[in-house]
Amino acid sequence: MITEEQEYLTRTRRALAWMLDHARMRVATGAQIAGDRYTAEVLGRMLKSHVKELAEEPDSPLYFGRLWFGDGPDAGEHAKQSYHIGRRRITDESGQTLVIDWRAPVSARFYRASARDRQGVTVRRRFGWSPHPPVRLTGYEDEHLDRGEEAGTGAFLRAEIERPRVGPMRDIIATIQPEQDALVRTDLADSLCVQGGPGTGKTAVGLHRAAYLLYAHRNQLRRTGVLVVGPNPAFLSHIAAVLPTLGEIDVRQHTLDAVLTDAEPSTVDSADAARVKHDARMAEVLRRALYARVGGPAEQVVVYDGSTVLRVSGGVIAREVRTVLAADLPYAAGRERLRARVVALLQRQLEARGDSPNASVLQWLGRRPTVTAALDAAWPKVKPAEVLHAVLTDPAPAADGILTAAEQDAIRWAKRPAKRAPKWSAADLVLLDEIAGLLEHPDGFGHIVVDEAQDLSPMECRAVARRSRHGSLTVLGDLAQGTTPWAAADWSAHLASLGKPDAPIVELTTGFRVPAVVLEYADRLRPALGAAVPTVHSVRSDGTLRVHEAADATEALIKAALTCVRSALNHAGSVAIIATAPGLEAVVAGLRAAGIPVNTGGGEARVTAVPAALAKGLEFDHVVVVEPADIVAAEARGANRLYVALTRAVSRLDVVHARPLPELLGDTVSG
Ligand SMILES: Nc1ncnc2c1ncn2[C@@H]1O[C@H](COP(=O)(O)OP(=O)(O)OP(=O)(O)O)[C@@H](O)[C@H]1O
Repeated sequence: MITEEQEYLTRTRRALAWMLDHARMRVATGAQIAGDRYTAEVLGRMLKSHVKELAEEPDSPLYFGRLWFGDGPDAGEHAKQSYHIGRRRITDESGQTLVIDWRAPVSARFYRASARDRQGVTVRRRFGWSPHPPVRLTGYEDEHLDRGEEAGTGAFLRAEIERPRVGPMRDIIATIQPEQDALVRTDLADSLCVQGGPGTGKTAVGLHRAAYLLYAHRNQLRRTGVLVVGPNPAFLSHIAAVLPTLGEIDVRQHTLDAVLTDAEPSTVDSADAARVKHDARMAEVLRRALYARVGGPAEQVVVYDGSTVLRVSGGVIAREVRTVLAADLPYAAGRERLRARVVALLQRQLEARGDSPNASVLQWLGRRPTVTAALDAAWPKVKPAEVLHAVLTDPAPAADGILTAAEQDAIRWAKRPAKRAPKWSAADLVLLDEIAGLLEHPDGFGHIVVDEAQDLSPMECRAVARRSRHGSLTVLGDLAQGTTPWAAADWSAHLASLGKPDAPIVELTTGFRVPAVVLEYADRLRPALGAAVPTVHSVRSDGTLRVHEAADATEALIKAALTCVRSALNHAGSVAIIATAPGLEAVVAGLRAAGIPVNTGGGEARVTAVPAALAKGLEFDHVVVVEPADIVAAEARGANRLYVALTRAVSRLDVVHARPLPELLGDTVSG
């Protein structure tokens, strides 16, 4: 039987080689076929990326599964057919499909068919490949669903999730679970919120959904775009390769800050100021501050046209302003609507005189200095920075009745900065985006995946909502891992801020990363996490947890951490030391003094030093968490931060401490 599969593999490789040659030839001739330079360029780029995709293929298994269909009614159009399923579609010279894409509709049955609900499938085969190039087919495992056999993803899933982690995150197309597949294939029109504890595959689901949507709605999303928002650059580089290996290179992956502006914050807010600035009520404060500029004393418009005088009085302009305000347009569009209405009034006067002004006359009227002066008085042009500058200089006019006096004090600039170059904090940049959004709707995306969404503030949520007004969202997060002062306490309110109040909330409760023994230990912190979320059940019964007490917080602590790292290096896979930023410095110095290379941001060493504040979303084979009490004490939601740190481990967790452990962790370790 394996001979038959070997032959099929040979045939598939030949087909792929042909596809590659064919694509190369099209690159060569593409420029000549296209009629103009622009089209040639676009075509050339498209063809080149296609060639690149194909050329990368030989290094990866060409397919991971195969399905056979019976002839019952459930099989439908697939009766008696058999399909190989892989990362991408492969066709031979005659146009016959040898491998179908994992995202094709029929592939859903590979992930979802079971002995109880066969969906027409008689046999499901999973292929094993050698893990290192040159890629070889090593075997396969069959489930005869028609005979009631069901191994689930069994051995293959286990091998995949227990594999030592090296390098960045990988795709999971061979082992997507049925409940994950249902989320991945949710329709483009539907927004979705996924609540899942550590390692339940939220990020994986979000990225695979993006890839699926691009497959199912290629043309629409090529126009409108797909965006993935992650918490920090380290996380983004961890996930960066997943979509490209699935053939999707056109997805933007950014932190929210980078989506909003190219500018970097140049000052830091006090905790109180940041809390107020991130509060949803700021939206109303800013709206008021902006619209307070509208409806100033109106100047009359006077246009001399030959012997006649056209006139619109200040009173009439004030009335027009009220009409435009009622239309609830973006601010900049409102100004132009007002201009158009004033021009219409002037036009009527010309028509009453017997003229019938054409479009260029109307345009000329609209550009008269007297019209612009009236607009400047009644609906002035304004920049976001001017509005925020005014609010932070004196919040009262816009904030009275919305923010308390203490809250206004918190955001008021202690010293009025120069008007030209004020220093903006991270929260200010979000507020500037809010004002810019009032002036003009920003470009949106067809779909946005927001990871670690529990950490977004209401004002940040609004920035996402503005960009998905006509699109949908995949919101991923875990209320228990919320670490910002404004972290979401429940998803309903959060989804409302994100502009998708009706998005269903789906819970994932199967853990694929963290071994049960580690998860149970981290779960001891639950009473301190302030989140009512379901418990995660790990599919992993392997893994180890060790707690080491050091005699002092200096030399002995570093020595203990060093011992843990040395023993970690005896195993395959990545190693991380997680501590508070100051705590990390001493440990890194200790490791380097002992001759162990350590990455501190980028680098090829096997050991990475990760400040607790940047550990979110990452995973490492072996994790050493140093001084949990310091991590808890460092910030208001320190217990949540520690929960995140403890749940980064794929195989082994060492906890090293000199100070007493947080009480909830206790001092006994089982397993
Ligand atoms: N079906 C699956 N098959 C194989 N591996 C999986 C599967 N689902 C998830 N994983 C793996 O489990 C690990 C955790 O997944 P992921 O990072 O998506 O979880 P998460 O819910 O985002 O975690 P966290 O909240 O801790 O950031 C990853 O290594 C991922 O590849």
